[in-house]
Amino acid sequence: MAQQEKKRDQIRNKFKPVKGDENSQFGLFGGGGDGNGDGGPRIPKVLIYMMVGLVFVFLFQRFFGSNAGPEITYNEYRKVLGTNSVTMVTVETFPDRSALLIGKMKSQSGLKLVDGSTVMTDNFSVRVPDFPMDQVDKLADSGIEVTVRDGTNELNNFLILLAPWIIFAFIYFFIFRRMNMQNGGAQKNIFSFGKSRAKLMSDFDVSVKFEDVAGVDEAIEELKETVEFLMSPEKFQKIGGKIPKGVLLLGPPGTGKTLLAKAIAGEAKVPFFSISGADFVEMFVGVGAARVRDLFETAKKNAPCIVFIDEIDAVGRSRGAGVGGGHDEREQTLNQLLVEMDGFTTKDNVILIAATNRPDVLDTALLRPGRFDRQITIDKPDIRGREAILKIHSRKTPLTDDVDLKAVAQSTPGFSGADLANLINESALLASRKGQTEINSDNFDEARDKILMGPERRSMYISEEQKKITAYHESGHVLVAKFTKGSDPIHKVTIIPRGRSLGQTAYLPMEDRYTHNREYLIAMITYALGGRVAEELIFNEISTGAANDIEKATDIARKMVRNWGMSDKLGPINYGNGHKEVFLGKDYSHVREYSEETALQIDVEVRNIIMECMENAQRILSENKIILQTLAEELIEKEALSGEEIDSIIDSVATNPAAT
Ligand SMILES: Nc1ncnc2c1ncn2[C@@H]1O[C@H](COP(=O)(O)OP(=O)(O)OP(=O)(O)O)[C@@H](O)[C@H]1O
Ligand SMILES: [Zn+2]
Repeated sequence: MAQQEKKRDQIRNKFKPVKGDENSQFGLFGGGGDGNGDGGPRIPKVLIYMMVGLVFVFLFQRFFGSNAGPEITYNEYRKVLGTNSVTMVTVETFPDRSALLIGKMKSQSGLKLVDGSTVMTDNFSVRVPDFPMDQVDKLADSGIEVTVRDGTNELNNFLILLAPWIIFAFIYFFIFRRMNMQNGGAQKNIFSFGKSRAKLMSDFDVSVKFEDVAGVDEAIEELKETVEFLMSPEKFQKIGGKIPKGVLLLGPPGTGKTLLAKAIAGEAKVPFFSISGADFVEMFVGVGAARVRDLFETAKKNAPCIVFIDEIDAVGRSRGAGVGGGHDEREQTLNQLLVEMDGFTTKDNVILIAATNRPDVLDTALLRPGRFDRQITIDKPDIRGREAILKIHSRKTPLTDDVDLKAVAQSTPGFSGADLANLINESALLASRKGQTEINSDNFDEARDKILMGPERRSMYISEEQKKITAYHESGHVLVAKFTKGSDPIHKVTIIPRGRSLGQTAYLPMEDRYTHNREYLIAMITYALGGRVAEELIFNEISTGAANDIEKATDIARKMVRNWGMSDKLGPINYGNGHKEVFLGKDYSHVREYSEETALQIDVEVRNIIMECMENAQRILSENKIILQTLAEELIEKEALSGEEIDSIIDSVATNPAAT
């Protein structure tokens, strides 16, 4: 057990993305220096200066500016009034009955102060603590133009003018602080967010070798050249060999793209920088582009090395594809990436590896020669690949003798490398929970069911009635599949709620299928409808539990008619789906290019297929109603039946129908 704990820790550690401390922060390797360096954008700093400046201008104007003039005493004010040189007075009143009087005089009259001196000015201001409002009339009577306004309003206006700036400053500080914390927290300077967040993997991480990646032999073969180049670049430069600067790994999630990139670094014994495309795309303009610049600069300084950009589709989506044109930031980042890629040569000894599972959305510019011109597709592993991956991941895990990894590989079609690693992990967890010291084949079965069908939810309350309906529904699927030619074998059927469904029938393809023939597809539609047909037959009622089944059946039928040319009436024509589809820069879109009449025909053909399958399911179930009942009752009692148990129930009823 202790050993398994250790193994799991090993798994965890091995694939921990970063050996996260501030030493692994990219910036330490000389990226952009401090915050004033060329790594960070300057715009925000300018904004701050602008803000501070504006505040000062306002304050200055308000209190010392030409409007208000020098502040004088009340006595001096009365004297000035007596000289008849005042032409205008603005009275700003405040709630405490005080007022600020701002006076304007005939141009450049001297203003006599109490101390005897004279100031040459054309305006002045006076504060009056308790201002009698009848003064206003008196001033007006003496021929002075008087304006009265609410002083607090003036102050408010001023604050309102300032408010957006204050809010902006708040957001700015708040968000950037937080961004930097996520950044690793090591940076004290808040202006340094232009740094790329790429992490330098330690030696421990790049101990991954090609032998740790299984089932992708062709890809490894292609990448060996890259490794050689990184190890002895002089050799390639001398003969002028063409080495790609960029390699794009294409494939579904969890197929080992990251692992493969690490293995190249591990084989060539060079540093491995990794960054996710999503890290480039920030909400602030200029940050992404600065990060790209920083990343390339650091990579060049650490050459030879590997730069790995995961999820490149986050930045590399085709330009102009965004809705409403709000993607300037991403486009800027992408442009910067293209510029940098063009700028570095094979002499820089940096290999750029990018991964994506959405090649269809990538901008064609990324795939042009001199950029990611080598593309390697990594598929989900076939049965031999799965066995090899299982072997790798169980290297340090003790297994009992009854475990046959070949059989496990056979029973996991469609699993990715990550799924298989997870399977070993889950099995080890189950084994240790049960106090075993080795993983046995039951652990594998249980773990696989959990991964395939979601964890059991035994605590969920299910009424007897619901349980009965579910049992018949699932038995309907099972029986129809059993009696339809071309169906997949059944692995297991359960009425234990898992995930969001109440019951499940798990089918198990014998081999990996890459194409499907008509018979197989018709069988799939037929047994998908089996659940609903059984409910109808036994309870004379239909529940919404079959919604998923119907959706699946319709989807297959529609594709058969519209895309796969499997309808005699409509012929082998791809009628398209009306979706836009770009794959590897090529446009495969099939615009819906058919008449209303054809649309009608398609609908009729789809319905014909579905109805024919449904009639078949109805025939099978009504002819075998006794088997259906026996199976459902067994299922209610046991809650789960394996493929073999199903077979023996069917056999016993078929050979001795009277007994039931
Ligand atoms: N071919 C393989 N051989 C051995 N292990 C594998 C393989 N593929 C995947 N794994 C296991 O799955 C884990 C996840 O794989 P990885 O992160 O490399 O997948 P990915 O293709 O980069 O996925 P994503 O597209 O989600 O980033 C690996 O760390 C490894 O444990
Ligand atoms: Zn169903």
